[in-house]
Amino acid sequence: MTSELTAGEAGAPDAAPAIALRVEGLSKHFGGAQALADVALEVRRGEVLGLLGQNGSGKSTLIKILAGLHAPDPGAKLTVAGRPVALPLPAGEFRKIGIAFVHQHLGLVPSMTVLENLLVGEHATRANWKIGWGRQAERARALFARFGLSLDPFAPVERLSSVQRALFAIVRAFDQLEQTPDALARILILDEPTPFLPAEDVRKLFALVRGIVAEGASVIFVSHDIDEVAEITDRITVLRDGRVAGTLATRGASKAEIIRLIVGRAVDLAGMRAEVRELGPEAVVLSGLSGRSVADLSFRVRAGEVVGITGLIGSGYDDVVGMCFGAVRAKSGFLTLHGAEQDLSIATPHRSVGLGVVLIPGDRLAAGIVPTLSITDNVTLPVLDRFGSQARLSRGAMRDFAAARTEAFDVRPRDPDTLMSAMSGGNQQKVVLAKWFQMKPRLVLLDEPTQGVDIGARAQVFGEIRKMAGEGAAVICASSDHEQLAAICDRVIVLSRGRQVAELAGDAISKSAIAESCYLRVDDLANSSDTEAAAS
Ligand SMILES: Nc1ncnc2c1ncn2[C@@H]1O[C@H](COP(=O)(O)OP(=O)(O)OP(=O)(O)O)[C@@H](O)[C@H]1O
Repeated sequence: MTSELTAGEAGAPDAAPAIALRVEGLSKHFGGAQALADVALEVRRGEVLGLLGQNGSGKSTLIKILAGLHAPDPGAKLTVAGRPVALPLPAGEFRKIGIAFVHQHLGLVPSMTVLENLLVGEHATRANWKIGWGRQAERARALFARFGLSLDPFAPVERLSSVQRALFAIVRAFDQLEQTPDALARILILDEPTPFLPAEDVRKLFALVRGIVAEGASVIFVSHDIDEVAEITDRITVLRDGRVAGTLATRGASKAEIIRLIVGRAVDLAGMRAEVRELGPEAVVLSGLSGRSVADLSFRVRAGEVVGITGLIGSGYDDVVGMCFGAVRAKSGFLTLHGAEQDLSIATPHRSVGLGVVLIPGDRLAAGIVPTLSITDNVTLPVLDRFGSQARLSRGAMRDFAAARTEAFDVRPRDPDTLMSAMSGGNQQKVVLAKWFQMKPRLVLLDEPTQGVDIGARAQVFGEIRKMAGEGAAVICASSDHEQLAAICDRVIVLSRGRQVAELAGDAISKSAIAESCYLRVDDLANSSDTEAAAS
């Protein structure tokens, strides 16, 4: 490591030093808690560095220090392209240095257009702003075309699918780097912007990232997806409990080795596949669901069964659970749960909850967590009546209950008085799961349930999902994380262009079989049934 550090300083700044960014002695306390302890890492010019670590290991804290959102403890050193940069960074300084971010929540303003969002960074740095909208729209179109994105610059961001938003946010960050030509370096930090993107789009994104680093820029890629990290990064730095657990070259490192570095112990991935169980009677009948990109989808789910819904971006798989819950208006369709029929064109979340349906959305902020309240208040919110009347709630019992739930879901920190806003993203997601899984629902709708949840806790969440099914709930899980679907599902339904193109069950379910089925097209099915018809 020491010799690498010297190599970066050998070149004059103008000769494009080999080390784009280096931090040394970086520590950060929040009150008595140490989020980072003497962290040293470096990002080379023209490389993709993976930044990995369990929930709460300190990744976001490190990134927020680079964004000027947190001041580190005194004594930390930051060097960008060979030049020392004073810490803490003043607000907005990262732009001048040449760092651009895509955070977990993307930082887009949904009510504004794509073009307005693209220009927002430039608005912030220029005093007299006169926008030639026509010219800027042309520039935007050229930018999108370069990255293979078909986006209308004048479309409001709220009309984009969640995946389009993620891709747009990344392209916008690249653009910000290109729009600051006198910056010291060009460093793009991708902080889990695309959890579980379907393979097709991950490939596009990776091609884009590769193109950028080939031009001499650098990328820090934060992710919990080890396969993605193994594919896209050149080196990996792993944080554990706020310290650097190790840095290794990606090529030659095995998945097991990376996991061991992250978790501090081996995790048995092969053992994650769900065991085959006896299922209960038919619990759910979904018939003729249409709306958004979904066209006339029907399927049944038995009590105790976990059914996965997946497909590529735009296939409609991610619209299904929202419509089943009434959170997204369906054009038509009926959902019958244990004999009670709901017209999904007029369903509401309130009515669904009354029928025993819960929806756990991928976006934890939309999942009803209140950041300003504690773990206890968040976990007990849906079941407050168990702890007395509104006038006299038993705080002690609520706290004990929350403590047991946080233990079961390995939430860190364990203290149930911790405010949600002081927790890492992955730990917030564990609280969301702990909160909704206790409702004893009859139908559980999951939308990317382990988004942002680290590899160590995933197995626990999978276990909880199976346990709920074991208690008789029907579960529908929309996800593009094929490894997750293979681990928890009894059956996986694959959509293409809003229609079912494949159904895998039992032993036929595997990560690669699901991925392959996602490439089936409705037209392929039509052709094969034509062939079958001709043959018979
Ligand atoms: N504003 C804050 N106040 C108090 N503690 C905080 C604050 N922000 C982070 N922490 C604590 O610092 C530690 C590191 O959190 P951080 O968000 O950096 O983790 P992370 O590696 O990004 O996790 P995740 O993968 O879940 O996003 C955690 O223990 C967290 O509770």
